[in-house]
Amino acid sequence: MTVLRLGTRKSLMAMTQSQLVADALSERTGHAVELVGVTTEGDVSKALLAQIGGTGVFVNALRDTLLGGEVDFAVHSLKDLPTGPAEGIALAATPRRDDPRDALCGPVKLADLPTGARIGTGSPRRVAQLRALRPDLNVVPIRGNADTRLRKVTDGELDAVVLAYAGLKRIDRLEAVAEIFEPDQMLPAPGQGSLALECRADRADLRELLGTVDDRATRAAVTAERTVLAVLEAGCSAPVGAYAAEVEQKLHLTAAVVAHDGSRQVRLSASGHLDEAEQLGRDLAARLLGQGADQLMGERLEPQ
Ligand SMILES: NCc1[nH]cc(CCC(=O)O)c1CC(=O)O
Repeated sequence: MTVLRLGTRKSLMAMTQSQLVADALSERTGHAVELVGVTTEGDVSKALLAQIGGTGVFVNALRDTLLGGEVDFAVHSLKDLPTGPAEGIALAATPRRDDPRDALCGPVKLADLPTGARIGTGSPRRVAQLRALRPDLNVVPIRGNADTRLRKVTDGELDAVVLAYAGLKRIDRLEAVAEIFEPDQMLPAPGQGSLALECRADRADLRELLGTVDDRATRAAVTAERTVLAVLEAGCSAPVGAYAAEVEQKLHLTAAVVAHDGSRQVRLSASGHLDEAEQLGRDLAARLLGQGADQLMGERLEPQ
């Protein structure tokens, strides 16, 4: 029985989700799994994600260790994976998705925050949707890991922060959640709450082993969501949300592009067969573009 080496970021969130994958794989395949911590550019740089380019900063170092043969597979938050193909690398599995929703963390619900309250988030998607819900709030750009962000609320520097519910659950900080946003209030990021297992494309043996933890409905959902993002040629610095789920054996997809100031949005839904997830995403993206999504994405906020 060979030991599988799992490459992971070293944050508590990453280590926790990687350990969950390791346990599931061991149970299904009988192989022991050893975690190997890797530092990525996203863990080192203090710049805002939107400024350092966003795509790939948490992922590239892990992919390098895969290609260099230092680890057998890597576990990423799927949300952090760029949509483009990576040379020599295969997406071997997307395990069953965790809760995809965003959560408001702080002492009170969104409606109970006073005018001018400071809400921290570095994500243009969350900024735009927060502005649509509460134009009177003061959205403050922040970054850092979830613990650092939550501390800004307990320290009184901010009144609230928005984080992914799934991540808060993994680091055991659900007590900080004041409100969970339904997708019709705040559409999640493509892939939010899901994980991605990557290995070298030429390792058919590993692809088969890792495939034992793949979840078909999750894969279809995240394929549709990420195709929307890819066709819009948007990255994590664009105000784009997309969420798909299986309901009664059909895949239901909703995607939205929101103006940076939250004043307007294009939001559309479609449904189709699970095996046609990519086409579903492609068609919905084309309809979004037909209704002015590219113009909304291109607009920048007036300096305040
Ligand atoms: N960009 C950082 C990141 N990548 C994945 C998650 C949360 C967990 C997930 O979506 O699977 C987070 C933090 C956050 O958005 O709150």
